[in-house]
Amino acid sequence: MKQIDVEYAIIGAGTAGLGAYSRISRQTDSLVIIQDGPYGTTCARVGCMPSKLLITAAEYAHHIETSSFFGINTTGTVDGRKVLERLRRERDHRFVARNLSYVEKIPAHHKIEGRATFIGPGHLLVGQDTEVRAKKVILACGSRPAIDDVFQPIISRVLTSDTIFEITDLPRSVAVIGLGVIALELGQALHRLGVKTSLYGRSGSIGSLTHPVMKQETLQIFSKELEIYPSGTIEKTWEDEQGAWIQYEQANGEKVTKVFDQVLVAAGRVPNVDRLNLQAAGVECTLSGDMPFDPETLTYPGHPIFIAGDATDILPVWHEAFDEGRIAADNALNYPNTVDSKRKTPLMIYFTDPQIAIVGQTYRQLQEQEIVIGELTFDSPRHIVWNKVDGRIQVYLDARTGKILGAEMLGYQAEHLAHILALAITHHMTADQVLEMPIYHPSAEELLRDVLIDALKKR
Ligand SMILES: Cc1cc2nc3c(=O)[nH]c(=O)nc-3n(C[C@H](O)[C@H](O)[C@H](O)COP(=O)(O)OP(=O)(O)OC[C@H]3O[C@@H](n4cnc5c(N)ncnc54)[C@H](O)[C@@H]3O)c2cc1C
Ligand SMILES: NC(=O)c1ccc[n+]([C@@H]2O[C@H](COP(=O)([O-])OP(=O)(O)OC[C@H]3O[C@@H](n4cnc5c(N)ncnc54)[C@H](O)[C@@H]3O)[C@@H](O)[C@H]2O)c1
Repeated sequence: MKQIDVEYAIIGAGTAGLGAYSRISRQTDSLVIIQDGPYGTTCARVGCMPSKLLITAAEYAHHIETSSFFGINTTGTVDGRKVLERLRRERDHRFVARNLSYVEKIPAHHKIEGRATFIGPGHLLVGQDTEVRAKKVILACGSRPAIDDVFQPIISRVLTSDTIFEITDLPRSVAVIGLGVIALELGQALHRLGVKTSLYGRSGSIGSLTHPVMKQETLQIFSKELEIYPSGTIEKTWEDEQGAWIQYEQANGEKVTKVFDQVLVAAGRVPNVDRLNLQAAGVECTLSGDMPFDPETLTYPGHPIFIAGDATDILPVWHEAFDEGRIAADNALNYPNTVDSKRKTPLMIYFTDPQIAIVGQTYRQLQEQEIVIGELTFDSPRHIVWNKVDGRIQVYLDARTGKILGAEMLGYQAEHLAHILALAITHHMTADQVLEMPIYHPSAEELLRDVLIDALKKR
């Protein structure tokens, strides 16, 4: 058994773990970063980047499909193999390669490969043949797709975000399980690339907007394009020579039974913390089985153990993983003098068409407070020019001060308005202050101006 003694051990070389590594390695040589599975990060290999590469190919296909509206008659066919080849080429040569070149620069004595589990406080077993003793441990072990047992009979036809980007050709048909961000982004992209796609939800809720009108409009708009069963239960699955069968009972009791080439399970992710045997480190479970950490310091109270990235399940998106890696590292470096982290304004964007975006506090978080809601449909002159008028924007102001607290939106390229609002919220700006900036005509930002004016009128 190889024995390694260090001050710091980081479990996971994803975005959060590498962020923590870059911080700690500037202070000390006494650290290791332990990685199970391929380097390259979830984001670059199987997450943000390949999904956006697929979505962009789908956008091109969709432009061809809808170009006759503009008087342009064109036809085209989708070459699934080429779509996927280009996706992997761009992903591997640009995004993964960039990450691997960073990992290559990490000195060999800092890198350990294998799955880490706790065998005692500050004591890790990595694979079968390495033991690491570390005074402080950062859990940056990410998450994995959740796959319900109901899919076991068709498991050979099940895809997740971990495997879908490796297929060599597009399937003829796919069932997408879930109505969250992965299901909507990938489900819509596959549909636009010509795959016969059906989406199955559970609770009737789609996406993560929280205002009832926004939720209803999301379902309405996506249902115009996609076959969506929003609420029900997958009762059983089986496989025969025709493919993977799904029997689904809708909330109204009606059953839908269909057969698909493949089934993409996008029904949430499970933090990998459950595989670390944290009990051996002395961390106690609550009655409900949780092992709570302090979300402000990302520390397990009473233990020199820190957590960052998707492992926390707080807001599992890339920029949060990046920030949390640094926060956990700073607190590990200063332990036991941990500091509350300054967190950024929450921001979440779905790269669908129309996009879904949430910035700052949601309606659900604010509904008990005195707020005014500026609200408009997503049809500024610029959106009319684009022929992209579906959707709605709501901006929430503090009724007393006029400060912008949050916004929910559903609309074409909403990402840009969401970023402007994130800046305004970060700097505690009022609607009046934002309206001091120039807004060009005809730009999508006119919608932001008009929705803020609407909110001010209602104040
Ligand atoms: C399909 C998809 C699309 C996404 N799109 C976006 C997007 O557009 N924008 C956005 O902001 N976010 C997006 N995300 C989320 C984003 O990818 C994640 O938030 C981010 O990558 C998390 O980084 P991380 O470091 O926490 O985890 P990871 O990058 O997953 O790193 C964790 C690493 O730890 C390793 N590990 C786990 N357990 C152990 C162990 N016991 N021992 C050693 N190593 C271990 C894992 O193998 C993994 O390599 C997407 C995610 C998915 C799945
Ligand atoms: N654009 C982005 O930033 C982006 C893109 C992709 C993924 N991500 C990250 O990845 C995480 C995971 O994404 P996700 O889409 O898997 O999770 P999610 O939590 O967004 O959605 C999961 C969905 O699956 C549904 N569901 C759960 N069990 C089900 C079942 N048995 N049958 C039918 N539906 C079921 C849920 O109701 C929910 O709609 C997200 O939280 C997000 O942070 C981010």
